[in-house]
Amino acid sequence: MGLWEAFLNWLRSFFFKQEMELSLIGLQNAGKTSLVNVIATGGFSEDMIPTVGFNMRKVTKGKVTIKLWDLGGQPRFRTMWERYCRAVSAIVYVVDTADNENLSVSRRELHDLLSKPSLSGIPLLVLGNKIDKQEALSQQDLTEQMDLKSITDREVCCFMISCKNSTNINTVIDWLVKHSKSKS
Ligand SMILES: Nc1nc2c(ncn2[C@@H]2O[C@H](COP(=O)(O)OP(=O)(O)OP(=O)(O)O)[C@@H](O)[C@H]2O)c(=O)[nH]1
Ligand SMILES: [Mg+2]
Repeated sequence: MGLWEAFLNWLRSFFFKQEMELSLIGLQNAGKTSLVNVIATGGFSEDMIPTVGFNMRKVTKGKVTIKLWDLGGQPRFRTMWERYCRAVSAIVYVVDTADNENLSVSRRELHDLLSKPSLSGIPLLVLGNKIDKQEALSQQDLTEQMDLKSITDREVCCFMISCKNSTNINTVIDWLVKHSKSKS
């Protein structure tokens, strides 16, 4: 990029908003809708209704408008995950770190999804949620159990969060905003 072009881009950034599209994936009860709420309004509720199909929410953070596809995690909705991931800047995969029983299902679903040729190269952000719970896994255990090291065909990042206590939510937003630029 030439100096003049860089200058124009810099100038443009004051006038135009950046947009990005994201999909939130993960098993039912992982905390996807809770994450949308906490990013959008900062609110958290124990009393959530499972997502039927999907919801779309637009959230603006600074100059970046993020279009979030919040998908249902129950088995009957998982076949549509791929369709909603095709055009996104990043896939956000949410895991309940306190739900040991379903971890292997979560791992299998993640690797199944990433094996789809239509999704090759799309950056992946894995979020270990519910770290406020005593039985929550450590980041190292989550990385191992989800077999994240075996994913080598794309950028992979993993953060540990709590929607309940708003832990690391700003780190997540920073990562997302940073990745909004890579799409254009
Ligand atoms: N303790 C704790 N509970 C959480 C946290 N995040 C979400 N929950 C709870 O987990 C339950 C499920 O949250 P949802 O956000 O509805 O989960 P989901 O992934 O959207 O589920 P589906 O829409 O069915 O796919 C709710 O009771 C939330 O209150 C967290 O960080 N800590
Ligand atoms: Mg939901």
